[in-house]
Amino acid sequence: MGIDAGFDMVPRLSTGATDRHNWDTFIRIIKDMYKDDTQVEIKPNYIEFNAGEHPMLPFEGHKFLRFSSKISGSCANVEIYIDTVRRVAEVHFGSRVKYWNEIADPCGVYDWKLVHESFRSYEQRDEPEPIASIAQLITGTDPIQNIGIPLFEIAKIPGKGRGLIARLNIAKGTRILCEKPFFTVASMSPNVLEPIIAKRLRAISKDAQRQFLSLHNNYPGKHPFSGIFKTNALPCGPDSPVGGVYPTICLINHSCIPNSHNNWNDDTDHETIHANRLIKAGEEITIAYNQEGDTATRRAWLTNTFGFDCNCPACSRSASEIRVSDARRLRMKKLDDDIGNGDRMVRRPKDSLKDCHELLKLLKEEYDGCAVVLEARAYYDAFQVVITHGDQARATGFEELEDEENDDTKGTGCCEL
Ligand SMILES: C[S@@+](CC[C@H](N)C(=O)[O-])C[C@H]1O[C@@H](n2cnc3c(N)ncnc32)[C@H](O)[C@@H]1O
Repeated sequence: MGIDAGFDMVPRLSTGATDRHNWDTFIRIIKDMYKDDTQVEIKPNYIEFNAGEHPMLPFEGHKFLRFSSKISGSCANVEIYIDTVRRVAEVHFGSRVKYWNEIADPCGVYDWKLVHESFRSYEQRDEPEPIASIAQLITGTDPIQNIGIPLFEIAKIPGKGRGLIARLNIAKGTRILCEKPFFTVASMSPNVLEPIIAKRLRAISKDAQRQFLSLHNNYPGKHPFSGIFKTNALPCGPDSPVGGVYPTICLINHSCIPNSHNNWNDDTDHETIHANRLIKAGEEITIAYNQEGDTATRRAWLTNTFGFDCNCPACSRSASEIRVSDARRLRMKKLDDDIGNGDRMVRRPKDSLKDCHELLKLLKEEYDGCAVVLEARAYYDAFQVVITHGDQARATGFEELEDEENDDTKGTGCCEL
């Protein structure tokens, strides 16, 4: 037991230039103040105070949430550090520094789980992110999202009909769209589906009916509604037999190396689209209707399932580039199968981990750094391998990497743009 005390940074600092500059200055002053104090240790990515519960200050300010420790009993020697660091922090960050003491307040502003997550993130430096705008560089967030300017326009795309074009640079992880389907229905033969869709259409507004009927149809004929459904429906979750049709999301064309990711949110019954990487203004926004297999397999699947011949950048590569890509995808499939072998994971965990490592490297090469969902899966596999062998520390690291990738593709659950 004992009394906790310390301070929280509220709101937390951004990755923008101003906050970074203030934090760097603050850290420089702290280092200078304690340069002769043997209890204050400079680690590669943070400063550790070897007193009380060893509070820390990371070199990356946006990771910092709390500086605190128990201050009673054997921990009493830490109180002077907390007090001094807090005063210096107040000079730089003013009222963002919220002092708390367990005697007066129950505890700080942040939940301990979040605080412990932030501590773990100190260990490794973040990869620098490509910046979408000057404003993002300064403020650390992409302000375009907050002012409601449409991120895309609908335009004609050569060889593909209509599509979505980015009007501005869109930062990785940005939620581009969040849409409710006109309706959802299980896929079935056209003659059974046709009257079911007709009934669903009668239940929606005239405007929505018009939008549905304006969608592309690769299967014109006696079952027009089913044709539109088959051309446009996206499954409501991976492997779901139920599909949804959307006013705008259904205008997004396919790419075998997509720059965005679509995700069905079961809690809100919405489909979301997030940027996988920085999308430059003028670039087409794409998702993958399916990403699996070598070039021929993917193209055959797209023709059979959606009725079109894919002309995305991956399928339009030269024959020699396609050979390299196909060999890589084949190797990735083999690695994925081997990693999924539970017996091997138990008996030869080092081999399984080596496979995860190679898979992550190949994913980065093949998808040009935008395979976030597949990378999240590989991190999850690595997590499984190490947790099976009781390596909690490494498991936590892989879990965090998986969470980061998932946050970039699924967002945090809210359906507002
Ligand atoms: C869901 S719709 C996308 C919006 C469509 N372009 C439109 O004009 O309404 C799917 C259709 O778009 C076209 N399309 C999508 N991705 C394509 C690609 N990579 N290559 C060629 N055509 C594509 C095909 O005609 C496909 O059947």
